[in-house]
Amino acid sequence: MQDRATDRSQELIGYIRAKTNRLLEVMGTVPLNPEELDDATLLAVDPIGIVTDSFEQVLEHLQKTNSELAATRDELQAIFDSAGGAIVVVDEKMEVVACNSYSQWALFAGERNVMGKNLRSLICGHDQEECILEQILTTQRRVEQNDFLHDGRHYHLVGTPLKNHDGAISRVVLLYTDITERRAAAEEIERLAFFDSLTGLPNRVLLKDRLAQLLTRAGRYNEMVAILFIDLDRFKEVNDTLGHGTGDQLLQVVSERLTACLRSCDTVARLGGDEFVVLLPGITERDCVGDIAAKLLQSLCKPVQLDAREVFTSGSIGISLWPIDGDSVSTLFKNADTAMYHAKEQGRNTYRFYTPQMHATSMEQLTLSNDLRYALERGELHLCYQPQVSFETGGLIGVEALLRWIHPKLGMIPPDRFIPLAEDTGLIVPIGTWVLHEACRQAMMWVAQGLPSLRVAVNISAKQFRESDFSDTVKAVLQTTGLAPNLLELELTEGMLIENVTQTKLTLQSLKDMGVTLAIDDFGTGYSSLSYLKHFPLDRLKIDKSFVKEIAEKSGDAAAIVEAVVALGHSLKLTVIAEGVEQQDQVDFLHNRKCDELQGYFFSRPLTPQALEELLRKGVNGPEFCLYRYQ
Ligand SMILES: Nc1nc2c(ncn2[C@@H]2O[C@H](COP(=O)(O)O[C@H]3[C@@H](O)[C@H](n4cnc5c(=O)[nH]c(N)nc54)O[C@@H]3COP(=O)(O)O)[C@@H](O)[C@H]2O)c(=O)[nH]1
Repeated sequence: MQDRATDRSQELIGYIRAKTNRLLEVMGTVPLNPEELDDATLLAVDPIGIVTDSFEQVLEHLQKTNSELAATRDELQAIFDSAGGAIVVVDEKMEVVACNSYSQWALFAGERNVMGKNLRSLICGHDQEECILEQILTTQRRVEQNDFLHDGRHYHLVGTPLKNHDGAISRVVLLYTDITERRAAAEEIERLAFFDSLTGLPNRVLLKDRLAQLLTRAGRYNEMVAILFIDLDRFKEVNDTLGHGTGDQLLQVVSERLTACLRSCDTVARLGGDEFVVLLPGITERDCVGDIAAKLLQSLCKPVQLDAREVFTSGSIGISLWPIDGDSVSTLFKNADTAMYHAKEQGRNTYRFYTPQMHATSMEQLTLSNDLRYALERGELHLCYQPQVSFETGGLIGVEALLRWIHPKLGMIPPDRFIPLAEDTGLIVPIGTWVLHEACRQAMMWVAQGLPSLRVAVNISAKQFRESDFSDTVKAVLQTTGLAPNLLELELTEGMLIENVTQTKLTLQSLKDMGVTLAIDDFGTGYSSLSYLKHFPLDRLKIDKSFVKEIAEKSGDAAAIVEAVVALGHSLKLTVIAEGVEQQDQVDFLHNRKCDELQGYFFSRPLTPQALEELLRKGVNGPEFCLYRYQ
């Protein structure tokens, strides 16, 4: 635009120059004595005409150039106004000579017209802008100021001095860029990167950074730092039974309670799921860490009111101390985590300080889980069978298949020790399929040998049940082994049913359609969401052995619970079996409460297939298992 205007001026200057030369040229040829002028010469020269002509043309050019310049100025102002920031230009007296509309409403909203006004008075009270202006004038250089507030918004300001030929400042151009939104977005990115979105607590990244800083400081002041790993007990059950929304609310309450127990210099972070970490700086005595852990546990134990429901939770805490239990962030985290697992194993709702012995136990678990990978192919897994008897017939009606691992070096390893490892590693799926196949094969063998038909109950783990092809696997096992489906019972737990109810119903129905029977194991230990039970095609309720044990001890509410479970089972047309029966008075109690079936050491411990076969061959339906007294 400016180039075009300059071109036009050049053209005009050239034109005037040409006309003036011509005039001088003509004047040079004109005789000085007017007597000598003849008409022809006068007509040929007409200097007045030339001058008038020239002026007219000059005028025309000036008008054209003027309107072109006005258009250019309007165009430049429009460009100026369309800039995404405020631009203010002042002269050497600091008077505003140009500004765009953005600056009018963003910076000088209270001023009607800022043109010609002194910038110093306009920005009076805006310290950072005043300071920039002074800096430009003193340094005579471009100055930049990042992130300052002007009327509640955040700006980035660049001030550039323009100098004249003498090197003096003739103009100062101030360019303000509003960075309020950009800054909010950056803050949000930072929040997402360093804070947990559910609880607002620092996340793993920030936690590590804070711990690293605390360690540097603690080194200087010769203090200890405590790292507390907190894991909620049975949080999964809350999530599975009451839904993820309730689980989230519980996590928010937990984060508030933990924070409320601590000092402002402490850090509470959420690692994800139900795992929290607390950092305690400035520790001089180990005992006070134990006191804080106890206080945290106490606060977690209090009931939580969520919607119309009271939810109970507790936590397990593992503690490592810097510098005693490690000198790096990763070692301290690892050791606190190990201690937390020990707290869980030792009954939950408790805390444990890390000890090197714990590490040895963890290594043992690791070795065991590595060995378990080969246990199946090396033929180290075996099944034993525990009889189940009926009050009605007084005889043996079924067996529960129970897994055993005979380790080549360690000998017999109980399932309580290796099944959690198999679940953690996912090995439970191939192992579970093997158990299913082996139990059906064995039961079919007894049928083929002409022994009395026995229903075989197989424990199914949650991971196994959730496999998309689980019912196909059961079908294939029944087909391969030839066992009648009604002789296979699958033992499931409450927690498994409540998760993904729609899919669970479909799987259960397809198993039911096959003719397989279904039992709920360990009933009463989970959330016992009774309303769900009636929606599932179940056959049997298994009262957990802990309640049966309490009947004998005559403690707690076990008797009332057992009575209620039997009544509930019957009202839903389910058979009720009690496990863990060890004594005659338990048998009597269960008989009086109309329990249908029994399992426990009172009748028999789990037997090897050979021992059970022997029993069946002897035709034991009598004294050893017989409940003749009740017939
Ligand atoms: N997913 C799978 N889980 C399995 C499998 N095999 C076993 N298990 C589970 O391991 C847990 C421990 O089992 P186990 O050590 O075999 O204990 C069983 C019985 O021996 C024991 N029991 C039976 N009667 C009594 C008794 O009178 N007193 C007493 N103290 N214990 C007794 O109870 C266990 C059977 O429990 P349950 O399954 O709940 O009926 C156990 O949780 C097994 O489920 C497997 O193949 N897969």
